[in-house]
Amino acid sequence: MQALEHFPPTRETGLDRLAQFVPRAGKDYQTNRNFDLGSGAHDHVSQLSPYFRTRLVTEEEALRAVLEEHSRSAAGKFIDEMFWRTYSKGWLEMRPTVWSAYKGERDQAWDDVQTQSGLRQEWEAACRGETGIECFDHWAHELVETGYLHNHARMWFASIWMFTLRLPWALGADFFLRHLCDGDPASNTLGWRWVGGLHTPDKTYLARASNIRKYTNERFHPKYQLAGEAAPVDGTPNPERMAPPEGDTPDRERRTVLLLHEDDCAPGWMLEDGPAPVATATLDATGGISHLEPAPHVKAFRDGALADAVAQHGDVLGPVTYALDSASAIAAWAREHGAEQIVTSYPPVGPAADIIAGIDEVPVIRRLRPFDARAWPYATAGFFKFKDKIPKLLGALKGVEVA
Ligand SMILES: Cc1cc2nc3c(=O)[nH]c(=O)nc-3n(C[C@H](O)[C@H](O)[C@H](O)COP(=O)(O)OP(=O)(O)OC[C@H]3O[C@@H](n4cnc5c(N)ncnc54)[C@H](O)[C@@H]3O)c2cc1C
Repeated sequence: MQALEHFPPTRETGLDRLAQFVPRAGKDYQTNRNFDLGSGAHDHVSQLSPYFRTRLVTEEEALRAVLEEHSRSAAGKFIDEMFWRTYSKGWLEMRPTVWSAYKGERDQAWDDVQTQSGLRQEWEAACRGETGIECFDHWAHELVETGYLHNHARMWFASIWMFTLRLPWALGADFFLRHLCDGDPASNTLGWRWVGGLHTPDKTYLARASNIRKYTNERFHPKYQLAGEAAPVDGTPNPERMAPPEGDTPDRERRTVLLLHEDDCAPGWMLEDGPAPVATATLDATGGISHLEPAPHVKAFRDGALADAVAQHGDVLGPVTYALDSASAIAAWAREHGAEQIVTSYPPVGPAADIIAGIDEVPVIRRLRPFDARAWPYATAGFFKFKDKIPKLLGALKGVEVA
């Protein structure tokens, strides 16, 4: 599996990659990050997203490492990009119906694919990289083979999918989630909605041949092949925002089991100050990614990340049960161990949270990381409002409050 050769799902690989990237996180990143030089040459960006997605490496660790070597202003661009991830998670957390609406829109579009043969052929051609638009076809192959796409390629791809090929946006988001090693309900849903003019109402992103030519170093130039305009796509408007989650506190006196899931494969913080588990299980939430099978490397990356989390902390986890994939299986396992509470890291909106929400026989304690608890409530509107809070969030991170 080519993707896993490039993204071995271990914390050690993630930390090594971070250490190698840190010297490039300042001016080099700021100047060159928008260039997509092709698979095997994405050296101007970190390619750390699969590790942040599973928290094999945490955002805090990356920000600390970068700030040890660069000033806040020198690394400003990289820090902002890191906080796009945090912003997206907080934004969706306060508007969870955007995820359920996405699933509904995807299912509707899938019904259409099955009943309209023209649409089916166009969707298949796009997924197979057989549209005749060379750059788009290249990115479809790169995604399927490597489990990764550069950010600029994701923007161009999504724009061509929606505005040139005129395919339903939710099927494009689904194609990404099934193949990206970093496939993330928040970043992906917001990314597609942003390009399509749903996140920032009426503001769409139009891929232009000249921009693609410049930022692919002239590898591609789809002149006269792309749509010249981009009217916002149909989709659920942004809903009213709910209160941000607060997280629960475990009762140290209660018999506890620990549930690990794909959104947090660094459980050390819960083990340090929480009750010792009598047993641990891992959750396999990959069945909730799509109505179609996800790519084998996506499942292998998530399984590997969870196995690595177990390997890091194996001496304090008790007996480990792997790959429970439903609320009823988790409840039965917890009862088997006489558990009075299931402690887990707060699962952000997505497939793991969908399964955990169904557990009703044993109390579930969702522990919210202080980093998320501090940052998420600021995702009240657009990123630029959130961005004003970054100095304060960085201050808290370093133990220094900055006004
Ligand atoms: C249509 C679309 C779909 C996307 N789907 C996903 C997804 O499923 N999962 C995902 O992690 N990111 C997604 N992104 C955001 C972004 O493209 C990737 O995070 C980034 O390309 C990952 O590569 P990197 O680690 O080399 O990034 P770097 O440039 O090195 O950035 C460092 C980190 O900052 C975060 N980051 C950077 N840009 C963004 C962004 N625009 N939004 C959110 N976080 C960001 C990521 O965690 C990334 O690892 C999507 C963007 C678009 C436009």
